[in-house]
Formats: sequence, structure tokens, C-alpha cells
Amino acid sequence: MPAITVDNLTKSFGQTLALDDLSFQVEEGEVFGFLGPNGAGKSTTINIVLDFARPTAGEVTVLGMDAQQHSRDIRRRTGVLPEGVETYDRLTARQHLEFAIESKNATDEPEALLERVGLVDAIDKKAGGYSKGMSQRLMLAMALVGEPDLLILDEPSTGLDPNGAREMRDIVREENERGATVFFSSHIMEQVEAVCDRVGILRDGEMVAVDSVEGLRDSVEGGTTLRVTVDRIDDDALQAVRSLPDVGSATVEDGTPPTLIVDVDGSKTAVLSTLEDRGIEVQDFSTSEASLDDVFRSYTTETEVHAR
Ligand SMILES: Nc1ncnc2c1ncn2[C@@H]1O[C@H](COP(=O)(O)OP(=O)(O)OP(=O)(O)O)[C@@H](O)[C@H]1O
Repeated sequence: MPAITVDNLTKSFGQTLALDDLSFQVEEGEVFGFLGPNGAGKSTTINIVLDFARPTAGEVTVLGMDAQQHSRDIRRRTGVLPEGVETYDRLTARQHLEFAIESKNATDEPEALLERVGLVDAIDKKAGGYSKGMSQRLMLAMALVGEPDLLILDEPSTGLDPNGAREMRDIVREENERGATVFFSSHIMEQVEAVCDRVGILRDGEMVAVDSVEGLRDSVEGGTTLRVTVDRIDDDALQAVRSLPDVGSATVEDGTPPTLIVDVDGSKTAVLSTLEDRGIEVQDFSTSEASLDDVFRSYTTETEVHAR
């Protein structure tokens, strides 16, 4: 049984079509990264999954239950880190957690939860004085209350420094090992790489790709960029390289000596031998994988990606 099934989901806000016939599934036990640029519709999807917003059309099933009819049961088994900080200035971290523990009928200890998120030192301080990162840690601790079956984290790294972001990823991993399904949104590709089994990329309310990080990388033209420094280059050689079956694009970076930049998906030796066959001397070459940013950009912008 999938943990989340989104079926033909459409959501309009007046003239704005936030979600356009969106369908996808999050499998039980996986860490699913929900990726998309600002305004793609990530929060809208999460709000409908949690029944904080109603769909214009379509259906959502969470933990086997209809999201609208069983939202209370779903929320009881789900830990949520909402977008934006929602702490109460006058309450301490302990009080926040006591409230969350009580409302979930859970038996967690506030100290243990705050230890996990690195906030135990501030347990009796009022949240009004917290930094953004501290508030985010507190919200994460609240999401962990009651060993939820499903964790929904909306932009969980917001406000966290690199250490905090790493700790957050560790917690995602620990929770997943305990058996929780994790669904988290981000507009930063590299944050999903380390922890996600699969990634869905949302653009303008539509899912444009769902795959493993590896699969996404492979699917992008220019999976590997080959940079070849040559003594000279001419049109004939450039066209010959471009017409190789494994070559997506080839451009020349002017300089002395010039460098050929080739998006190649397969044999690199064919590129080198094509040049040498035409009397061009290969002085140096290097390869680089498409970065995840390249992958993300290629799915979320019109322009074609040319990896460095
Ligand atoms: N309550 C609302 N009223 C009107 N328009 C809305 C509302 N909520 C969202 N939208 C619009 O729906 C679209 C999707 O927004 P959403 O917040 O879901 O995107 P997002 O992917 O979460 O973006 P971000 O990364 O900025 O949080 C945007 O065009 C947004 O302006």
C-alpha cells in the first residue's frame, strides 16, 4: 500500500492554477523528495494531503485513508513540519512538546526529543527568543512526537546552517530506518540527494519527472561533460563530433588553445579519435558529471542545460 496516493489533483486559486491534474505515489517506507522551484505547488499539495486545503478536483489517499474524510486519523499518525515558523513566543520548548505529546496521546520525553534535534540546552527558554534555526529545530522535534508512520517536512532546512541541515538529514535517515515514510519538499536539489530514494520534480503544478537521483541524472542530456583542449579546431571536425551518436551538443570555448565542450552520453574515446583522425592534437581532456543543479535546472527551466 502506498503511503500517499495523489490522483488527478487540481487546485485553482481564482485565476491561478496551482496544481494541474497532478498524480503520483509515495511508497511506504521510502524517502521521497518533492522538489520544485518557488510557486511550483509543493505547499499546496502538502496542504491538501493534510486537509488544510480542499482540492478543486481529484483525490488524495494517505496511509490508506481518504485525506478529506479521515484527516484526524491521518494527522494522528503523521508528523508535520510546516512551512514557516509557527512557534508560540511565550511558551518554552518543553511546553511546546508537552502540548504536542498530549495531543497525540504519545509518551515521548521532551528532553529526549530536544536532544535529538540539538536544542536540549534551550528546553526551558521561551521560543520568542529563539533564532530561526532554533525554532526550526523545535518544530522538527514536534514533528517527531509519537513515532509517526509518515513524516511530512515542508522545506525542512529553512533557517538551518550547514550543520543543522546535516543533522536534519541524519534525523530523516533515522526515522526512515525506524520504518517511517518521509515526504519532504525542497527547492534545493542537493538537499534531497543524500537522503532520498526517489525524487519528484514539480513544475507549474505538474510532475515533470519522478525517479531516483541517479535515474534523473542519467536522463538529462549531457550526463557527462567532456572538455577537450586542442591545438586548433575547424568546422569540419566540430561537425564530425556533433554527428557522433552519443554526443548531445558540442561547443567551442575560445581561448589559446581552444577548448571543446561536449555533452556525451557514452564513449568519450569516439570524440577524441574523431578529432585525432582529422589531424587535431588533443592536448588535454577532463570529464565532469552533470551536477544535480544542472539536472534540476534542466527540468524546471526552458533553456537547455550545458554542464560546465
Ligand atoms: N492561498 C492562496 N491564494 C492564492 N494563490 C495561492 C495560494 N496558495 C498558493 N497560491 C498560488 O499557487 C501557486 C503554488 O504555490 P505553492 O505555495 O504551493 O508553491 P510552492 O512550490 O510551495 O512554492 P515555495 O517554494 O515558494 O513555497 C503559486 O502560484 C501561488 O501563488
